[in-house]
Amino acid sequence: TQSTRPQRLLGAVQKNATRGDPRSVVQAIDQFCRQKEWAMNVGDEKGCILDSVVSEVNPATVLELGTYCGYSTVRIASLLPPHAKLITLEFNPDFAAIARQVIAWAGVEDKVHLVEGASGDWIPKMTEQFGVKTFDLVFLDHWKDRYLPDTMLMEECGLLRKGSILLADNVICPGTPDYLEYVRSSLRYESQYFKSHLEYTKVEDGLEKSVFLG
Ligand SMILES: O=C(NC/C=C/[C@H]1O[C@@H](n2cnc3c(NCCO)ncnc32)[C@H](O)[C@@H]1O)c1cc(-c2ccc(F)cc2)cc(O)c1O
Ligand SMILES: [Mg+2]
Repeated sequence: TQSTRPQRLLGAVQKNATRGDPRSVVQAIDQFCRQKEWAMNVGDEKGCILDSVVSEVNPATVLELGTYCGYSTVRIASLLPPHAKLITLEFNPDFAAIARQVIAWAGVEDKVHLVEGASGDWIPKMTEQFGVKTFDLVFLDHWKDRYLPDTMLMEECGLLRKGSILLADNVICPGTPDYLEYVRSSLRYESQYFKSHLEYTKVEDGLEKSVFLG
């Protein structure tokens, strides 16, 4: 039977990356996506912006919406301080299974809790299930029409505190117009656009960093 693109991406990691070396896993995926098959990872260019935001925030608690194959999960986890926790939500079981193996190959499983399920169902359960009061950093990279509703849900559930950072991928391509309008016009956010390119292409895209003001 035919393999899927995520399965082929995992194969490239297992073939070309060193077990326990997160940077080599990131590099192997970027090489696979540049040379073999494009995939919707945040990629190396936007990934550097992601790295700089993670390093600046130095978060103890991170929420990622949309794990896919675990590329950004590994990037973020490799920069976290020792007892920090990254919870990543993925509702496609096939993608979740691949991501678990990518995360394990990178050796960052101790910092990552991959939850198989939909953000809408799990955001309200974060505190009771994982003992998380608020998130220092949220990385949004799931269905683009869910960025806004899930941000409002996080606000309602009290998961954001004064200074919490939202970092959103793809605000230009494919685009998240309603989310962008919200965080840029709301008095409760201070927003900043980081211009970049769609992963592995020359098409414009970027990340929006929004600080929740409480
Ligand atoms: O569509 C893009 N990303 C979506 C990611 C979805 C992943 O997240 C999972 N997911 C989705 N909603 C939820 C959810 N909750 C919501 C539903 O309940 N709860 C949990 N998990 C969820 C999916 O199962 C996938 O694993 C994209 C496209 C391009 C692109 C650009 C240009 C092109 F030409 C083509 C493509 C570039 C990018 O960087 C992109 O991120
Ligand atoms: Mg993306």
